[in-house]
Amino acid sequence: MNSWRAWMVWGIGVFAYLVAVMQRTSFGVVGLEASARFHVGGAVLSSFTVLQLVVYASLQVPVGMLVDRFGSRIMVATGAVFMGLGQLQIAVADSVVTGIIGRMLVGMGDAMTFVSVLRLVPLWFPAKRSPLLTQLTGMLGMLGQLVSVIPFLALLHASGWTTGFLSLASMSALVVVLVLALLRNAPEGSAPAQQTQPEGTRAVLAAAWRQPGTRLGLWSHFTVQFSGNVFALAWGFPFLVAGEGYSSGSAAGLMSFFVVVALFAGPPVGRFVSRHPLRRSTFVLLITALTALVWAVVLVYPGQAPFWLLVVLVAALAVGGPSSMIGFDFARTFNPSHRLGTATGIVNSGGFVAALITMFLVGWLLDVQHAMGLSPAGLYSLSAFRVALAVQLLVMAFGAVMVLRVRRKVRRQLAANGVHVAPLLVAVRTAWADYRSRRTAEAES
Ligand SMILES: NCCCC[C@H](N)C(=O)NCC(=O)O
Repeated sequence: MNSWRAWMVWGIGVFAYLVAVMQRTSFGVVGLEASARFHVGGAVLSSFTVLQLVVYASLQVPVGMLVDRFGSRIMVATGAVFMGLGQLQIAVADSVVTGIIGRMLVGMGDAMTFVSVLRLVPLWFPAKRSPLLTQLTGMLGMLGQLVSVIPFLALLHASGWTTGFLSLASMSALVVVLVLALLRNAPEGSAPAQQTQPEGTRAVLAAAWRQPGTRLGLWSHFTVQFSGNVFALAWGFPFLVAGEGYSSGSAAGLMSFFVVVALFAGPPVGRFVSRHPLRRSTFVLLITALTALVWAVVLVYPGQAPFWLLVVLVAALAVGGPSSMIGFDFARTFNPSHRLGTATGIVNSGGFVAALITMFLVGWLLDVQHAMGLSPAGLYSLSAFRVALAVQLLVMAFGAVMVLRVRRKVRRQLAANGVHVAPLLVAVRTAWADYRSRRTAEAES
């Protein structure tokens, strides 16, 4: 394997994903300008994002199947074409319908990118590097969010709506050129996985789904990622400002802290996964329990939660992003390469479906309380948010039960292959005894 080529291919893939994240988050940072351009309020504007996410989530499985069939190169390039067209459409759109069509095109192209880029990792690098490179892919891609917050917003303020969105479209055009010129699905000489598919497309989907390791990835992604998405994409800002009574500057500071923690948590999580592959689901459950605990404390805290507690909450939510990448590690280690795209698509739908369901439930619970006169202090009062956001604990509990159920099947399958996973306490005690005897031997020598 030619290593500089592997790094170049991965680098282009990561750049394509970074640009996709930039396109995905670009609309969220221009809320005020969008409101004035389309003459709408917050509720209609949020439908732009919700529809974009619905398109993204619903395309994950078909995209995964297409990646297995046609390879990453064509899928990443096609995704960039869709995103470029979507941003061109937004650049000239001046009605809600044309704007929403633009965002849906962006969601469609975005859906094609991450799964295709992740598939490059095991095809270009040795297996031992995969967990860390998977984390780095997610982490570097997130920088796209900073590009949309800082240079894009500055350009839009300086040169106007159309120029701002045209410049975003041109970034996707650059991705198309780079991908077509330099990105290859697999190293020369290695059999391209998509041509060696022994099963038909539907059989690949059925086989990926039947594999309990894929479903463990799906439920891990479902359980650990959604709360951060709900917070960052929908309800975090209104909760902090209208519910908790903090200024929008403080809320924006907490949102930036979210991105920073998510960026830095990736490598340690990747190292943990490489060293303790048999403890991946336990890690997911621990992070979920921690997030649920912090949410519970915030929601029952009498009066306004102190700022430090919200900092702890945001840190716990942000760690959920890198932790959810463990789901893709399950897909990779339990599936052969010719169905990796399909398995990754199944896993990636988990967190986004959970996020969409929860976003809806939170909004619905706020509305119901208001309609029943249970939140006299207003639709977005702290007491109404407490009840509405508590629904997340139910979604987390449901996901954790599913992780535990599927994990039992995975462990039975591992045991049939001679790999026995000891209960956590036994493993910790054995590791501790090993460590002590090594220290004693070192001291005596
Ligand atoms: N460093 C956090 C990255 C989180 C990535 C996230 N788990 C995910 O599923 N991403 C899919 C995507 O398309 O961004």
